[in-house]
Order: sequence, then C-alpha cells, then structure tokens
Amino acid sequence: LEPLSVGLAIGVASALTGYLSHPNFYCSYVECCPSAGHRINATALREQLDERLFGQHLAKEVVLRAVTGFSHNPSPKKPLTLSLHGWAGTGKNFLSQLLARHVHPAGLRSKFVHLFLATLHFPHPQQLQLYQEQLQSWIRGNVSACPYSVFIFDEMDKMHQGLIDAIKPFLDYYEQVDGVSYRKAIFIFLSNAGGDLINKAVLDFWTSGKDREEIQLKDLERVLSVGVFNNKNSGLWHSSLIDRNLIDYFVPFLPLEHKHVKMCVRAEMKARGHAVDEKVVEAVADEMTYFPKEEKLYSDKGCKTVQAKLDIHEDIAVKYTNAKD
Ligand SMILES: Nc1ncnc2c1ncn2[C@@H]1O[C@H](COP(=O)(O)OP(=O)(O)OP(=O)(O)O)[C@@H](O)[C@H]1O
Repeated sequence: LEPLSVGLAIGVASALTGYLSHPNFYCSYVECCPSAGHRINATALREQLDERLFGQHLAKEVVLRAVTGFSHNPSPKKPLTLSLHGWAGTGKNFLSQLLARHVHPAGLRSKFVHLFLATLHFPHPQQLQLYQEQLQSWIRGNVSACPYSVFIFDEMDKMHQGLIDAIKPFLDYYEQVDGVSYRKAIFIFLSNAGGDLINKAVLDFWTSGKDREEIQLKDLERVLSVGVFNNKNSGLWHSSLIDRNLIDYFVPFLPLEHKHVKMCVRAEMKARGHAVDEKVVEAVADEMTYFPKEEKLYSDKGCKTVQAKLDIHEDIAVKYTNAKD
C-alpha cells in the first residue's frame, strides 16, 4: 500500500468515527440525556397547556412558574418537587406527562422518565425494606446516568410512609449524596388527597356567585394546609417531606364542569383524526355523572371515562352507517 493511501484511509476512518460519534448524529438514533445547561422551553409548554389542559388555570400558572424558575436557574439547590392534588380524572397524570415530554420528547416511553404506581409497584407492606432498597438504587442509578431524570409517583396517598422517607434524601438540599447530585432532577407526586376540600372550595366560590377563574392559589393553599398537611388521614401529613419543606409547589386541580368534559371529548375526537360531531360531544358529556346531587356541576370522574364512552358512541355510529349501506 502507498503511504499516501494509508494516510487517506486513516483520515477518512477517523473523520467517519468522529461524525458517527458526534452527539447530533448519535442522538438522532439513540435517546440521549439532555446536555448540561438544558432548559425547558417554557413558552412551548405554555402553548401546549393553553391548548390542551382544560379548566385548570391554577395548575397551569403554578407549573409554569415552577418550571421557569427551576429551568433558568443554572445551579438549583435541590431537585424540583411538585405535589399535584385533586379529584380523579382532572388532569394530574396528563399534565405530568406533558411536562415530562418537554424534558424528554419520548415522554413516558423515555428511559429517563419513570412512573411509579403505589399499588402496582409497592403492593406488599411486608416487603417495605426490599422496596426501599430497590427504589433508592433505581433513583441513584438513573440520576447518575442522566441528571435530568423525571420521576412521577402516582397514588402518593397510598404510598407507605417508609417509602416516602426513603426518597427524602434525594429531595433535600444536599450538593451530592454518595457522589451523585440530584439537583437537576424533577420529582412529581400525584394524589387525590385534598381533592374533596378543593371541590368544596370551588363549589363555595360558585355558590357565592364568583367566577371559577377568580379562585387564587392562596384561597386553596389555606384549605389544603388545614385539610391535607395537618390531617392525620390525608396520607401526606406524617411525611418528612412536608416537615422539611421538601415540596416546592403544591398544585391544585379543580373539579371539571360539563363544558370542560365537552372540551375533552372534542380533543379526543381530533386526536383520533375524526371530525368533531357536536351531537356526539353533547351525548358523551351528558352520560357522565355530576355532583353535588342537586346542582350537578362537576364531573365525578373528570374526563377519565371520556375515551371509553366515545368508543361506544363511535362504535354505534359505525354499525348504524354499515346497516344503512
Ligand atoms: N383538565 C384536563 N384537560 C384536558 N384533558 C384532561 C383533563 N383532565 C383529564 N383529561 C383527560 O382525561 C384523561 C385522564 O386524566 P388523568 O389521568 O390526567 O387524571 P388524573 O387526575 O391523573 O386522575 P387520577 O387521580 O384518577 O389518577 C387524560 O389522559 C386526558 O385525556
């Protein structure tokens, strides 16, 4: 071989290796952890929330404030911890997943986003010690691999206190724990605790003739602090998370009205690529049950059963069309 061709071959090989291992190329095929200094695009998040999250002006406001502050802080002193409270089907999981997608575009499918369900992942109280070790090592391992990891804990009110305590060191103001820094991670806790109190406060607002959008965070914080954080049965009161102020933001979710359920139905139809049929929208929303008994203002299950109810309606419509043909 000519020295010139050997040199050329080496040059081409090293250029190719450099190109293939360049993050831009590599990360277009393999999911990568965001690079240092990554920021959540709060404007894009706001647009998504405005467009897709219905009837939750407070949750929107708090989450945007939290995310903007955290993401623009080059050296946060602790991970971001959000505690989402509210009635079933009001959008807690939905918002968490939207937020997670703004950190890792694959959302729940991302290897950097972790969802835990108390009753599914930690069902046996007698195995507490095992769960504690597994959970700690899972969090440690994943944050070592990607500091921007997102952890979502659903059914927080059903989590054993010992498990909540096990994650406490990761949420605290330590620079590092065993050589790992948790300060760029996000922890989101979801629970129904306080949902009934939020509902009552919203109903009181309605009864006194005030607009739902007039409800301010401070109106609900007072309610939550009495009902959830100092209440022995709320599932969170005893936790050292509260005692040590490790929760950065409490995010209240309001009960959804008939008009919000209709918005969910329309959104679901559009997501399926179907034309919006207002008759079906009305029919699905009417099928939901509403409380309180007399006023029938708020959906019992929020928007949770919209998809299933829409399936039935669309099924009937298809059968009807086929029968006509
Ligand atoms: N406020 C909302 N805006 C838009 N869609 C919503 C809203 N609330 C619920 N949905 C729709 O209903 C589905 C179920 O809601 P979600 O799982 O977020 O409820 P949740 O509050 O987490 O309930 P649970 O406490 O029972 O877990 C969502 O995937 C979404 O499609």
